[in-house]
Amino acid sequence: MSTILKVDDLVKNFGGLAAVSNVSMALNDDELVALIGPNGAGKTTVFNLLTGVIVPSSGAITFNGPNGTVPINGMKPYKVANLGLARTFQNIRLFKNLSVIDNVLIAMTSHYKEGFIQSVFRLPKYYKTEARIREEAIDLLKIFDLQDDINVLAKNLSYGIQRRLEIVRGLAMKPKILFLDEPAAGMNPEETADLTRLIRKIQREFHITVLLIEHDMSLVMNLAERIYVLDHGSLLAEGTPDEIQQNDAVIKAYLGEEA
Ligand SMILES: Nc1ncnc2c1ncn2[C@@H]1O[C@H](COP(=O)(O)OP(=O)(O)OP(=O)(O)O)[C@@H](O)[C@H]1O
Repeated sequence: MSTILKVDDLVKNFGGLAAVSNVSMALNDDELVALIGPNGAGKTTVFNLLTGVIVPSSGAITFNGPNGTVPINGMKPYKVANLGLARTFQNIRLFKNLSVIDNVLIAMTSHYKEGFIQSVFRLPKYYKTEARIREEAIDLLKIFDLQDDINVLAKNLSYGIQRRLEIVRGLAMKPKILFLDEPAAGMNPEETADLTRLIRKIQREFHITVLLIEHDMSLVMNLAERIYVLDHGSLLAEGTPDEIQQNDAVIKAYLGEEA
């Protein structure tokens, strides 16, 4: 098993607030890992740091990709995405006035760089590529049972379906690592169970590494191979779901939140 993403001593301060303090973690190839912690623990800040949305105060983030080792610190989000790190957001960010298929096609076309001449003059190769991309998009939508909704505007989908479409869009970028920020937020238990099955399926079928933030513990414990626990910006624990459920410090952090 080799490490695809390595995080060393990551720090992010917002003024006087240490949102993330000396966090070190590693993600391996094809691994499904969860990042959990009470509200305000720093989970989304870690995601934002790993995907270039914000710049760390200090520390190192290293991606081991097909072209060698690349430091991600301070890299622009689109460059991080081009390396193969895709993400979804806690608040859904679809193109609401575009159809389901167009939302996926936009994410996909970032990968197919047809020649300028081919696309401007609409040469045969352009049409062939366009047809192939569309077919791939539909195949992806079928996995998520969205094939009957391809012409529906994103804004007209139910909340749970919009969340699914966000994941499809992430996958359409053919990522090496997919970051899912609270994929089950706002879903009912049935939708959550469905989503759990889907995430497991895509991770196996596409051989990608998944890091997910989630408050739904049934999803986390059913799905994750390994869990990192954050509390007040620091790593509190790391281990298998069994180890985490029995960890006294973790239990205390969660009970403390409820008290
Ligand atoms: N841009 C910002 N400016 C100032 N403070 C911020 C900023 N972003 C996050 N914070 C603070 O950093 C801390 C960690 O926030 P973060 O959103 O990462 O937590 P979280 O674990 O994702 O929480 P939740 O589970 O509620 O989404 C919080 O105290 C938050 O208020």
